[in-house]
Amino acid sequence: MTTPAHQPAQPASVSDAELLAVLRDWLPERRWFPAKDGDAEITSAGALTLVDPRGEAEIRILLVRVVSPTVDVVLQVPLSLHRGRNRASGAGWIATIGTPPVDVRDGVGDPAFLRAWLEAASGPGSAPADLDVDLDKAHVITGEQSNTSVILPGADGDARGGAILKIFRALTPGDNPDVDVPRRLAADGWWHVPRPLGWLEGSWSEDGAPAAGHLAVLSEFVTQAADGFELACDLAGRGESFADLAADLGAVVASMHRALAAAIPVAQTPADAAATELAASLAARFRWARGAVPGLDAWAPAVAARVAHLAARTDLPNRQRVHGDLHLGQALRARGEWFITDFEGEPLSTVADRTRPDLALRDIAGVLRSIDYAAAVSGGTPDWIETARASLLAGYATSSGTTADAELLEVLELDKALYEAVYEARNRPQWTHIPAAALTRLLGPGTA
Ligand SMILES: Nc1ncnc2c1ncn2[C@@H]1O[C@H](COP(=O)(O)OP(=O)(O)O)[C@@H](O)[C@H]1O
Ligand SMILES: O=P(O)(O)O[C@H]1O[C@H](CO)[C@@H](O[C@H]2O[C@H](CO)[C@@H](O)[C@H](O)[C@H]2O)[C@H](O)[C@H]1O
Repeated sequence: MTTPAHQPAQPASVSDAELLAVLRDWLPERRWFPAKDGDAEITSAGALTLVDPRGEAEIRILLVRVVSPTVDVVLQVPLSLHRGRNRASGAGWIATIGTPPVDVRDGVGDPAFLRAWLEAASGPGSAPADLDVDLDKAHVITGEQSNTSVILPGADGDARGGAILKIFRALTPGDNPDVDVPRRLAADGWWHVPRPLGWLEGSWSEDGAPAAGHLAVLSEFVTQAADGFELACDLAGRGESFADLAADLGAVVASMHRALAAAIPVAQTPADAAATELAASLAARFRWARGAVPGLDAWAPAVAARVAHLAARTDLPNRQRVHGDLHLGQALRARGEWFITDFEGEPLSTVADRTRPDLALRDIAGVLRSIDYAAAVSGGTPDWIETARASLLAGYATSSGTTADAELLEVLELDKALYEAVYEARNRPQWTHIPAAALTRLLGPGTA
């Protein structure tokens, strides 16, 4: 990490305590707020000020600690403070407070925030502030995201040459893998990842100890891209095959694993030790999920049997750096090619877990789960699922030269479905039936 390229906290026109007070009602309504399962305690973990070069607004980024029975995170909340506008309406308005009145707005879609961000950010060579983007046409992506992304269209009127700014909501100390990994892959010439064009770092306090990490990353925008999950849902809904796209994705994931192995070499552990660790991590995942979501107890004996069988294996493949949270929503289809985004890993896991060397097959298991989700959401038949799964695996096997180990694949799908049980309970309770069905398929009905 380098020194944060922004001004230190400055006296604001309204205090952080006043801002925090208005956020207490607003935050729980946000898609990315991770503590929807109970009362959360919201306190300040830090703040920073960015400078809008045009001086239209004061930009304040609050770093907010959220503690609930199941969550303890620091969230990033960029705000823009407009004096004297008093427009208590419109997209992004949160509150009007203070005397004279100050409009507190959600910063992310506000050109003043974006100007200030580009000014403060570091880049791989050219300065982010020199990018030819039209900030007045910037728009925030709405959808099923854990973070918040804003598209900055190219200044020529269409999106060519544009960029996308991803504001990390839950902060992690140290280099964020979503900055670090794409930088390394792009530098090594792997062109299936959008190139990072800029990033911003910040510091905050974690239980009184200083912490620092990436706050956001700006990447090349892949124009006219279709989101892989939407594509799969469309095809499943129309009863059309996803097989060719799945096979091609399998081949791209294999090439991603080659590129990751070359860009980020890792030390190997003996296969029996790796099996013990994998078994322990499955057991820990189940304990975690069981503690967070009611109704999983019945599967304890079945999970214990999987854990024991796995721990006894002595033939695990080598581990390497992986994507870590690969699903179809991270795969963009454009110009007849797949592009892979979002190397941040599982947002609910610790950064140590997200960056740990792992089985490459975990990423394939992630896409298999995603195929299952697409079918569940859009009425895909068992045949549709089976064909898509087989094609993904065939594409991966052909390109990697290795056939997926069936037991490992099933264990990794199980692990992911447990993660999803928690993710859905916290974020989309109406979708908890999707991982629950997968758990029943993988473990049987449960015997407690
Ligand atoms: N470089 C890019 N070009 C075009 N669209 C992108 C790019 N990166 C991300 N997206 C779109 O933005 C969405 C959110 O990005 P993602 O990194 O997955 O955020 P999150 O971690 O919040 O889910 C993706 O589903 C994709 O549709
Ligand atoms: O993309 P993120 O890094 O935010 O990942 C989180 O959110 C995903 C949902 O947006 C979630 O993915 C799950 O739902 C998807 C459909 O919306 C499905 O395709 C995935 O297979 C399923 O895991 C992901 O788990 C979570 O970490």
